[in-house]
Amino acid sequence: MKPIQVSAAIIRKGDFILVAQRNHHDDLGLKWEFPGGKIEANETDEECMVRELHEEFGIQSKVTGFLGESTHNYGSKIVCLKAFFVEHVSGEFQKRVHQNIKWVHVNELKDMDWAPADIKLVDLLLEYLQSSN
Ligand SMILES: Nc1nc2c([nH]c(=O)n2[C@H]2C[C@H](O)[C@@H](COP(=O)(O)OP(=O)(O)OP(=O)(O)O)O2)c(=O)[nH]1
Repeated sequence: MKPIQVSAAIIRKGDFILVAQRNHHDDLGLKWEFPGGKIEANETDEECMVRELHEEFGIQSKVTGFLGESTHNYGSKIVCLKAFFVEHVSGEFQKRVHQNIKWVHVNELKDMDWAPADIKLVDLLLEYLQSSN
């Protein structure tokens, strides 16, 4: 099975990170994720990131760095998630596709009911934040 390539955004405001809950209609419904989505043909990971955040929230953004990746086998699909640090450039966040979106304090990230592929990314993010303090 060929992994599905997905870009996921780490959007930070001080000690808070934007997290999104998948729509109850979708696969992995009600699980929390980092916003983003599947890379389309002829698109770079970064272009995908900016496009998805515009589609999902109506915001303009730019990729400022790469955190790391996590590959997870869900049985019916293998997802390869690449997590990027993203800066919010302009526009109010509108909840267009998610069940819910919220800013979560970094100390509370571990307590969210994450999509399984995200658990490794949360660990990487917490390690990164500890080492950059
Ligand atoms: N955007 C995003 N997707 C994630 C994360 N973790 C995770 O397992 N995924 C999975 C869910 C989906 O299978 C895929 C992203 O696809 P998508 O959000 O663009 O679209 P979708 O729900 O229609 O996906 P699918 O059911 O067709 O696989 O990656 C995450 O943190 N962010």
